[in-house]
Amino acid sequence: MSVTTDGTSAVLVLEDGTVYRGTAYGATGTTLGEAVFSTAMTGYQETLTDPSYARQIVVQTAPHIGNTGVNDEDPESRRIWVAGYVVRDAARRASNWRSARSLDDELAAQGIVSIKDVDTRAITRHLRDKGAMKAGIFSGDALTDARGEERPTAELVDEVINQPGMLGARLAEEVTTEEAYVVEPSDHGYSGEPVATVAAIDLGLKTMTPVRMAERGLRVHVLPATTTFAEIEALNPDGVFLSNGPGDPATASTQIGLLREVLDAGKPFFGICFGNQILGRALGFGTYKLPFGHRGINQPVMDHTTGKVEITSQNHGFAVDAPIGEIVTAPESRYGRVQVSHSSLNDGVVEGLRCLDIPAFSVQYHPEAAAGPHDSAYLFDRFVELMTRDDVATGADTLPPADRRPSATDSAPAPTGGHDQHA
Ligand SMILES: NC(=O)CC[C@H](N)C(=O)O
Repeated sequence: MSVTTDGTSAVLVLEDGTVYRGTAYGATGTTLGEAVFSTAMTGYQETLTDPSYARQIVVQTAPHIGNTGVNDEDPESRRIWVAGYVVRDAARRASNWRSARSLDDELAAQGIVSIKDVDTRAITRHLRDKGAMKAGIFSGDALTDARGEERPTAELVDEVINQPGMLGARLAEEVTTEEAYVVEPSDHGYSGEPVATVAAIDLGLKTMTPVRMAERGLRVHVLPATTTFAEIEALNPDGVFLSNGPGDPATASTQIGLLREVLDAGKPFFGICFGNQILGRALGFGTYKLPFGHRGINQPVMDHTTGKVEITSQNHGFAVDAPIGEIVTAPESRYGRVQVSHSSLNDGVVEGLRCLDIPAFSVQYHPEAAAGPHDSAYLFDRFVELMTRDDVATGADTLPPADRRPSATDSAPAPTGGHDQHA
């Protein structure tokens, strides 16, 4: 390995031994995580502060990062969660009327070890071909041993390999809010009495999600990841929501159990991302790890209930294993019929679920769109509709009538024994 010893060198090391040399950015030292890439062209502040990125080293395919600096309005949570940040060309100057400080300074202040001046296109192609993998960024003192000698690459690779992987990682409890709090409609431009109350379980919630609900008149109780069903019932909410969040959905047994209690009680339910995976597992489907996942704000999705395409904001490395297009009986058959309502137009991965016999639906992507296009905002309206319609308890098709395609349900085959390929 050839590095300069003036303190500006940094290396990105992948578990397969690939090494990319660049310049230290943000904090210096060592960081370990899963290397993933995001194709978002904008919204780096929202990416960095999305708790779903906990323990991940994010490679940004957009070549120029940091040009609008950092402001105090756009963070999607209380801190930066990415384990490390990889950019090609870091802006030398921040230029925006809202900018309060530079991204370099912010990464340093929050202790995020990062690297710049690397070929992010080459790294992305590598991760796309070989899959997301364990990685580390090393800079400053981390590049030399106690005698000031350069550390051999093999030693850095060993350190990378010896970290825990994302498969089996249980992280939601690490990022959730400690205290419950309420997001009020009146604080977000909605005048009048709240139309319904939501219990939103924070598994890594992004700020804009409850805001999008409050804008529609929903009073949102944001609750910690370990909230019990009895604690939810004490609030007497009209609906329950499970947020996005980091880690492997196979580890979310607490929340899967909680959601089953919610569904058994007939409470309307909406889930986003991790919440979609948890609904999938509660219904009895499996989940599996994608080779490199979907991350970015330009991900095309088909809504099979309307035939419309939407461009979505995504950040997921796992997916639900369920058959696309058919209406099947949930493997947990007490929940009745379920359909994959949305799928990815890039690779056919499940992007949404809707139950036909209980009031529950979810999507794998981010309709709060922070950052991202607003095509999917209708999903929050569906949630309002689901909680406020008169026949919610009857177990009728959970889609609002206007969105119903008669043929989708009327010609449905008789429920079969369900899906038999759980992961
Ligand atoms: N944004 C999310 O909720 C991600 C969910 C899950 N951690 C995944 O990677 O698939």
